[in-house]
Amino acid sequence: MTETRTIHVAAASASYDVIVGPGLLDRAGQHCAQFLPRGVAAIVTDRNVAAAWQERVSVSFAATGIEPRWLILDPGEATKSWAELARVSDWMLEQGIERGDCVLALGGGVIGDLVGFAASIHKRGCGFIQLPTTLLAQVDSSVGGKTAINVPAGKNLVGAFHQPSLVLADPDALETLPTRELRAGYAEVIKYGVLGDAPFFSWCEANGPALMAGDTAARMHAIATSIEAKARIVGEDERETSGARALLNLGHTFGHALEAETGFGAALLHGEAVGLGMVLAARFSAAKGRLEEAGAERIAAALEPAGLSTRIADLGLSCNGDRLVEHMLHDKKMAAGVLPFVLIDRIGHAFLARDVVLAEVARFLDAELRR
Ligand SMILES: NC(=O)c1ccc[n+]([C@@H]2O[C@H](COP(=O)([O-])OP(=O)(O)OC[C@H]3O[C@@H](n4cnc5c(N)ncnc54)[C@H](O)[C@@H]3O)[C@@H](O)[C@H]2O)c1
Ligand SMILES: O=C(O)C(=O)C[C@@H](O)[C@H](O)[C@H](O)COP(=O)(O)O
Ligand SMILES: [Zn+2]
Repeated sequence: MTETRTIHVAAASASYDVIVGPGLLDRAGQHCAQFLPRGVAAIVTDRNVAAAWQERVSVSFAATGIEPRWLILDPGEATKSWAELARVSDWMLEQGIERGDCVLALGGGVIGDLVGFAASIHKRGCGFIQLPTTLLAQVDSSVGGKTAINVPAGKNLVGAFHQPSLVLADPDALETLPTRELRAGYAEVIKYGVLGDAPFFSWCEANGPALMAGDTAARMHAIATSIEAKARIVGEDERETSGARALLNLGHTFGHALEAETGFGAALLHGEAVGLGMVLAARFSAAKGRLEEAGAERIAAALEPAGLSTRIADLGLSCNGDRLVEHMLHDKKMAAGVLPFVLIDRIGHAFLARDVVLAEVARFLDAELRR
């Protein structure tokens, strides 16, 4: 049996464990019991996850004498909204969740971001536990405490930093995940290699196919390595103030603009947007003479076998570069009117560039839209 790995996250506001290992969802009751003093597990999930996992997770809580109660939401990015936040918040009040309790988020990044935000405002803050069921949530969104909803002005623009009390990442959950979602999550895995770990990038080039095919050891390695990297960065810069955490945003300034332009939905998943955005950040780095072109194309080549698109022309957008840059003006990294870009000077090293001229970005994007 593959061993369980525990990674400790020591953020300024809170510290907690991320436990990674197969079978964890079947033992969730055991691991969560100490965080549920009333003997009740208030679990929020979405319909797809409930269809695959509600019964097993219920059994696991019942076996430890904990009563599971469920709120089941619609799946998809549109659920990260004011309306669904109100629904979760009202339900948590109905359940009598106290400040010392935890609410549980069983699902992908959508459920994790939404429920984490609801926990951050429930009675001015209660605990929450992340039970991530997508690759993306296991390697990224369940850890680090960024919680948010989307609003018409843009992605994740209303939210809070609120750390979970525990994260259980069970690679078995990925067995029921649709292939397209697995691929999208893989973009955030490769991101860690590109931004700070060249050997891990090479490992992804060699082992990506095994990971995608379901090899548990490969999945464990990818999840644990990603979480270790994220834990290190969040430990150094929880609230994205020093510049260290902003590097985790590699590909997101371009990616969020593409998500906004495609309407935050199934047309372009977050992970797909990040894959495209990372290639754009790399090609822009090359255009500015900071990265060899071969480096940018190596990043694209690492994403393509996972079925991820690396050309924005494939999206068939009717907009121009200026329009995408307009979306970028809502980016939360903006400070004193300057939008820093996460660029790359070699695979394994990203940096923040504060001297990027937006007209230059728009021209670059015009060319990419025709590429
Ligand atoms: N907070 C952060 O640090 C952070 C980091 C990265 C991404 N995010 C956010 O995460 C969101 C994307 O998350 P996601 O990619 O996990 O998408 P998601 O939560 O929409 O889940 C993807 C789809 O897979 C289904 N699903 C989930 N787990 C399943 C399983 N085990 N079996 C069957 N179906 C399953 C869901 O119902 C959904 O349809 C975006 O909103 C993004 O902004 C946040
Ligand atoms: O944890 C972080 O920090 C990240 O940037 C991780 C990203 O993958 C994630 O998509 C995050 O939600 C983006 O943050 P935002 O601040 O740009 O909304
Ligand atoms: Zn992301």
